[in-house]
Amino acid sequence: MSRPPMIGVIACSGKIGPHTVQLSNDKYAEAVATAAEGLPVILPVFPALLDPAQIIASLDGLLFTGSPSNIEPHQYGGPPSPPGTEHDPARDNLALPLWRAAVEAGLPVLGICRGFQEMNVAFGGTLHQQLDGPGADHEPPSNEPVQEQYARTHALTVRPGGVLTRLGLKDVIEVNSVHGQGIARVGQGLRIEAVAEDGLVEGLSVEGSRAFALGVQWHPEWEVMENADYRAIFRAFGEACRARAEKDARRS
Ligand SMILES: N[C@@H](CCC(=O)NCCCC(=O)O)C(=O)O
Repeated sequence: MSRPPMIGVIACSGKIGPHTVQLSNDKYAEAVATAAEGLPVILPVFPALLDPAQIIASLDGLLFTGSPSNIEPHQYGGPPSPPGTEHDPARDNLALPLWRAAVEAGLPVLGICRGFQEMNVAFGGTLHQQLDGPGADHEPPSNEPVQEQYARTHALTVRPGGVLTRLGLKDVIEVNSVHGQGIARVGQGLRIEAVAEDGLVEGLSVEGSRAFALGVQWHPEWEVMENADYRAIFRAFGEACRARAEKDARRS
């Protein structure tokens, strides 16, 4: 029996009392296990201990998850964040080089929300540090019930001829939206996959990539098995990871 692909699910650093801990929202690992049919492996953000090359050699794919924290603006040449902004420098310092190395190595990658913003910054792009604020189009109030926060709220136009079209997504799709930041300048070598009605870029792929390399601003992991568009993304990601695992098995 062939083994399921091992898919790294990048964590966030957090605190429990005086202790630094790794945090991982279940919905990401569950989407990997169900829609992608992979074995989720929570990847701790230890940039000083884990080398991107070692991670890439050990896994069949990488999921860069969403997170409430924002990328530190010095990573893209932006002015300092307002006081009180939540950051996760350990995550930045692992995720940004890992995005570049994984794409270079042809490891399948999927970025969601913060993970999508990391993709853009890793390739030299910039971010809007604050879009329109809680309660507006892109960011629901955080005191709403979670089902409402992750309900589909706005439309996106899918640019024809890209990864999303090949997955069978229609020209206009409805997505959820749980972010306060957004793409400003698109990184080098990235292709725009989807755009919101207000012009915000919400999907990117890597031009001419050797393997699946997609980032989305919305949350396809949310109730993934009940939404055909969301599921198509995870299924294609899982297939790419499986192909990578099978290639590795043949080599060894
Ligand atoms: N902090 C960034 C990224 C937003 C993001 O990833 N949200 C997800 C929140 C929790 C989750 O569902 O995993 C921004 O505000 O744009």
